[in-house]
Amino acid sequence: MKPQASPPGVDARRAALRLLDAVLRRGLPLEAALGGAAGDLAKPEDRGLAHAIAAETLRRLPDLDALIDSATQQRLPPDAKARFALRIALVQALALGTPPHAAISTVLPLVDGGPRRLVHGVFGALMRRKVTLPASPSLPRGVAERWLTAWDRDMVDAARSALAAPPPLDLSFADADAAQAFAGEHLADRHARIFTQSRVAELPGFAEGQWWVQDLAASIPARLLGPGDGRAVLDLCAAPGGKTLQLASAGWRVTAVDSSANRLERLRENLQRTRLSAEVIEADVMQWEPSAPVDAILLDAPCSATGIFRRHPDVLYRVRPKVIAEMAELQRAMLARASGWLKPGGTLVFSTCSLEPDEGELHLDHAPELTLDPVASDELPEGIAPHPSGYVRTLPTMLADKGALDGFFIARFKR
Ligand SMILES: C[S@@+](CC[C@H](N)C(=O)[O-])C[C@H]1O[C@@H](n2cnc3c(N)ncnc32)[C@H](O)[C@@H]1O
Repeated sequence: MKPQASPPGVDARRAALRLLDAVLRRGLPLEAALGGAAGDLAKPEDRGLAHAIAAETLRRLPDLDALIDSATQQRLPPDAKARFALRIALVQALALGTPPHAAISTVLPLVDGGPRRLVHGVFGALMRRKVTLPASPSLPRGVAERWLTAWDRDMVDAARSALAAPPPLDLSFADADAAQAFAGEHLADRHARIFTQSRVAELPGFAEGQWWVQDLAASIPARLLGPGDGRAVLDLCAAPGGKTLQLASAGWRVTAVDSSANRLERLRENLQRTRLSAEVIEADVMQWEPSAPVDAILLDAPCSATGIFRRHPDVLYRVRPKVIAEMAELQRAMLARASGWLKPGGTLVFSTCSLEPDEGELHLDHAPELTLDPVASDELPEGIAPHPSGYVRTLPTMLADKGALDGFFIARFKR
């Protein structure tokens, strides 16, 4: 007998449920789970919908769960299928503009043979109560407490606001004139910020390789090395290559090293599309070493990635203190190893896309061979000031009225 096809729209919701399960129960990054959870969907728009539902659920999870708990007599366990189904139905009705009847009718088949009546009843009760989600999503309690300790209430509020709206798209350009000619807000040299839901590959200039997507904060580390004038730079942990492209277009002879073959494949595609060049080496920087000391190094170390929570809300749930401690240890080891590769007088820029001081500020006490080379205000995009000590810390409070920034720690050192 032929298997029965699901009613329209159900497969995308089923994939969204698998995605959430992969993130929340198995601790996988949302992007990494996409292939396994949504790879069998034939239409790209269904894959896009599954991803959008899962990502928005993660942005709104504490508030969705609070609503669910307010309408159930017995608290549903966090991993109950009914809770997952309700989160998916509610996020569509309350945040994604799906009409309630469509939101619930496409989700009920996910709990066929199970708690269908419960899901239907709770969803109906909440709709009759005309519930809404708060304008600023709540952060998971552990994250809010951690960031309140590390930063302050303003930062936590800004992080919540940053979750409420889709983040802007920042483009970095190889050519300053092409950037100026691009319609958008120009917050730095060779930069344009746009607000769009269009697919990146469909935007003007993409096919021609004029630009690549890179948050404005992520573009700061390479800016701090200035023009290359044909000098050599090691770009360590380089893939998928945002900083490699910046350095190559600023006149550096780049050697890009990364241990991930898949990510290096994307780096090579990016080089090809932008017609920029770099030597590409697949290697573990804890094993590899350059044949001679170098003038400049950019070390964009692997990290918890909590600084990019608005684009990757899964980090709010996957990243625990143990992960932060492990990443900080790896960063410390990488920084110590790479600093030994610098010529005396050479420059090393270290960065992480993390909002955890353990992966940023605390490293300043553990770089004995290096001296901080203070960053001046005029080296940074307008509206971003260096810390008085000379390093750069970006927070979601910065440029909040213009679409805000990802969270980065950036320090420039001299040997
Ligand atoms: C923050 S991402 C780099 C982003 C990149 N610099 C850019 O601008 O597009 C960190 C990178 O570190 C790489 N990585 C992690 N551990 C590594 C190791 N031991 N050796 C080399 N690369 C490593 C990962 O594959 C990942 O691509």
